[in-house]
Amino acid sequence: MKSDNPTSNLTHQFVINDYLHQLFDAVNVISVQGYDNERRVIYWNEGSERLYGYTKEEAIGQKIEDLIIPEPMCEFVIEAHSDWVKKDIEIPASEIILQDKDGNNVSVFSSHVMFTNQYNTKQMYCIDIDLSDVKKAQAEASFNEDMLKTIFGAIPDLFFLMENDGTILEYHASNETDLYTKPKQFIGKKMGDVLPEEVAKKFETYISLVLEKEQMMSFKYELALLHGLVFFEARINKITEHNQLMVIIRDITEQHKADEIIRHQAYYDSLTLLPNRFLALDRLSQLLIEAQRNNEKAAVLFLDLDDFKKINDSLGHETGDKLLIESAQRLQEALRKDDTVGRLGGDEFIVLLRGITDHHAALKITEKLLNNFRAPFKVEGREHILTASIGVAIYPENGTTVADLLRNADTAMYQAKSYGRNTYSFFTKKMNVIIQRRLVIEEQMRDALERNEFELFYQPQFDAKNKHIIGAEALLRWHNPVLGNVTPDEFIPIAENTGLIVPIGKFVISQALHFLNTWQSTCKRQQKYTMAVNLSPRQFRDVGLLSFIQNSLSEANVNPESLELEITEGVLMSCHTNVVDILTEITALGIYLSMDDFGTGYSSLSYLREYPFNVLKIDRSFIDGIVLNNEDCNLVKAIIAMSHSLGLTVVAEGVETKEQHTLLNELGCDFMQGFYFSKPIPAEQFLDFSMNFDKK
Ligand SMILES: Nc1nc2c(ncn2[C@@H]2O[C@H](COP(=O)(O)O[C@H]3[C@@H](O)[C@H](n4cnc5c(=O)[nH]c(N)nc54)O[C@@H]3COP(=O)(O)O)[C@@H](O)[C@H]2O)c(=O)[nH]1
Repeated sequence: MKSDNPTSNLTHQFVINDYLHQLFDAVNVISVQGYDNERRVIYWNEGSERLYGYTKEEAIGQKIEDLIIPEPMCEFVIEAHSDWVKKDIEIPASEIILQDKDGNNVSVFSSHVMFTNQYNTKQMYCIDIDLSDVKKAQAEASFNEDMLKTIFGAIPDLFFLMENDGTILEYHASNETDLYTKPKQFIGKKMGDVLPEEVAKKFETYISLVLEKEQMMSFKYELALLHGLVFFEARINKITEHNQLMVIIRDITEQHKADEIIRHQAYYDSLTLLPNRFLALDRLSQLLIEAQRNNEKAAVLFLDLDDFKKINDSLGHETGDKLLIESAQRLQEALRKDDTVGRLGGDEFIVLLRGITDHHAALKITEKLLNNFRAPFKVEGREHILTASIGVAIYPENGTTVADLLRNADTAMYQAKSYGRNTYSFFTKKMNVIIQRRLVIEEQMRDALERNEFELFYQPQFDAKNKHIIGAEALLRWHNPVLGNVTPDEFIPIAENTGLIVPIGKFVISQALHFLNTWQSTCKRQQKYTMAVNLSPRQFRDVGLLSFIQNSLSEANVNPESLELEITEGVLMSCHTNVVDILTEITALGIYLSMDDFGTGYSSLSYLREYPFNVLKIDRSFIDGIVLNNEDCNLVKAIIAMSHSLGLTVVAEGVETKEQHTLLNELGCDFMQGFYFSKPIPAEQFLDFSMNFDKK
């Protein structure tokens, strides 16, 4: 029965559905609304209040189209409701956008039921589930998907999604052109089905590791593609919750090339392209591991170019570099592919020989290396002779570690140098004794000046004609409590190498000049004696040398022309840029310059013309044989004549016999020095000797 009063009509409708309303009242997350046959609200639960913003009081009695149906849908809703009420055409459940009290869209999944109550009145109940969270999540998911697509598209890497067993599920590739296999062909397959065996195995290994350790792993591999070798880096990570793996593959060819260049620079010598010290020593340590494993011998050769510094200094660094490059090539040519030649630095090379059967095998290769240096080196149209000295240490006899073998090969090389260069020497334990002594000498020499262990001996020099003493040569002696008396032949080279010759040399100059002053003042004949002092090449690098000499002369009150500085060709060949200037300044001061040991070394006549020498000393090795050997006699005769023609005074050193003295006098030699007259003697003794000699 239809009532005109909507409220009373509604009231009894409530009663009818009360049990359902109780149920809907308890559910506040779902909106449940009840409508009578004229679409007026008869029920509005708390869920509806929350979803649409109308209170129950506001909603009851209102028509659905006046509450939550957006304007454009009203007609359709009214018609659909009428069809359902009148024709029993059900309104299907659907996703629909309604609107709340404020006019905002509300996305819901709306289901509907139609009841007919005991008054035969139709009542429609709508059950709306809020979809805004779902929609939001969907929008987020869609955004994330778009974002991922954009990222994948922008990154040149290749992405594979895999099952834990390695089956490829999905891929993303922004550029498929340069790939070994088209990624599509990967789907449903494993790496082993599409990549070369070796690379596939790597993938399998790393997939197992990632699953086992549950952490990201990466590895590198290379593939030969149509356009060349391409280097890749693969990173594999587990997507834990999904039992899947993400593999990211990056083309690292360019980076690999750059790394190669850096590696090459770090491990190879840029001039000769040989392995540098670091790599060569690393190879040596590998070689020793192998030799030990295979119970084999190995040889370490330490090779040093002879007098390379002089060549470098005199011919210039460009020529020096070219000679080093060609030396490296010649060394490589003498070796087997398995052997290594490396540059340790400067003119030092190392050669590593593996699988050496015995010393003889190492010897043959060493001789071959030296032999490869026999032919002259041609640089810019000029020929140069370059030789090398080689020290050999054999594993395991001469050492089992890199350090021992290197040190012993180096020791042997020094021995080869002392044999006269252009030769080799195999390490022996005895050499260590020599090295050991050298170290003790060095150690003792450091404080020898402070301990007052040096003393000057003086050897008189005579006028060849009248046998008058004209001067002396100051010769250094070293008395050390640990080593005893050490000869200058042994300690001077060490002093030169360590630079200790600089302070020691100053001591010599100062002592010799003070002694000269004493000597001259005690001389009854008022003779102006000269004092010859040896200067070694290293002293020329001391910037204070000249001023020191000047000060010493004035302190000792000695005239510059009484001082004679003896230098060897070594000084001139060291080509120290200042040498010419210093020599010129020395002579400008009035000091005499003497060319010592003439006849040994290069004996370059051009030096005599180039530099302002006053005196030439013929080496005693020539004087030795002048009486017995015609050739030596003729040579000495020629040297004297040539020196005189250049205005030089000639001193013969090492005169030991009367015959030598007589002959040298006949040959026109000016002055003489030697055991025939006197050995070098201490200062006091020398003064006595000189005084007694003058009396004669
Ligand atoms: N830079 C410096 N070098 C120096 C100094 N003192 C010495 N030396 C050099 O050491 C080398 C060896 O010197 P020494 O053992 O003193 O030998 C000298 C003479 O004793 C020796 N001599 C002289 N006469 C004879 C002889 O008749 N027979 C013979 N067998 N030996 C003889 O010759 C050496 C002198 O050589 P030289 O200097 O070439 O005139 C030696 O090279 C010294 O130069 C120093 O203070 N600084």
